[in-house]
Amino acid sequence: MPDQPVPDTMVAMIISARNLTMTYGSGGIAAHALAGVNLDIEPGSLAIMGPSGSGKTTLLHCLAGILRPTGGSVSLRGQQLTTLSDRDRTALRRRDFGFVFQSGQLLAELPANENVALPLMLDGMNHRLAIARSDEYLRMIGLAGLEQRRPGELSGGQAQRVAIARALVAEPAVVFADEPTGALDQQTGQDVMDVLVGATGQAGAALVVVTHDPGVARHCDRTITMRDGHIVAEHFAPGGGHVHGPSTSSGPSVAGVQR
Ligand SMILES: Nc1ncnc2c1ncn2[C@@H]1O[C@H](COP(=O)(O)OP(=O)(O)OP(=O)(O)O)[C@@H](O)[C@H]1O
Repeated sequence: MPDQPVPDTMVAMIISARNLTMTYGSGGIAAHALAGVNLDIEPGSLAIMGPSGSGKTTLLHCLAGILRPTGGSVSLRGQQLTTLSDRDRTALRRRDFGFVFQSGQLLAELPANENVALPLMLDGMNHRLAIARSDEYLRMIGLAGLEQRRPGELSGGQAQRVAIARALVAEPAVVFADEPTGALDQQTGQDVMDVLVGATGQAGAALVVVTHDPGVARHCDRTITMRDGHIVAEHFAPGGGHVHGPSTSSGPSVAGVQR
């Protein structure tokens, strides 16, 4: 049940958060954004819902090592994130996590494939290989022919697909998405969620999505609801939702394209 301690022995657990607290400010202006959260992230997709100010983004940022919580612990496959130095946490984030935000995350002056290639090049891959791999991911995600377009020359939905390809290209363990469809119309948002859930599943990555939209949460295997810094409800999609096993190939094959 919500906020109850969960044994550390669960199979296939990727991230484990225990008694997570996050307080912004102090004294009379302290905001207790997280008030003791226990959560395990397993393969598959998780939606985090709840009213504005309930702590969704703070939870996502603590799970992803962007914020250091004021109390409790977060571990990735048994490795504590909360005690790592900022530098090591940044390295781990780059290696193990992908991110998709609402909008504005692509570099406007770079073509789509260079945007996708950035995480690979930051990791030391040479430009030619990184671009070849990025082109492959863009094709996989339905953007063949648009590799050279700059973000300003793409629709909102196409730009989000580029962001999804960039989040996945370095084969992360977890993709974190904060309101990934928030800037899109409903149909485009549904299409983007199909791609996001399908591509992360085929890549064998877990997906964590913060959303206000029940239509977005419906794409996920599991939904938790937050209120006042606590998890107050948990819901599993009927029939186990869209859980995908790890890919047996060396990469995902969305839209019929095999790596
Ligand atoms: N940098 C900050 N400094 C001070 N308080 C903050 C900060 N960030 C968030 N808060 C407070 O922490 C609480 C949780 O915020 P958070 O952004 O996690 O909520 P949320 O559920 O994601 O909200 P929304 O749906 O509006 O994005 C809120 O009371 C918010 O005002």
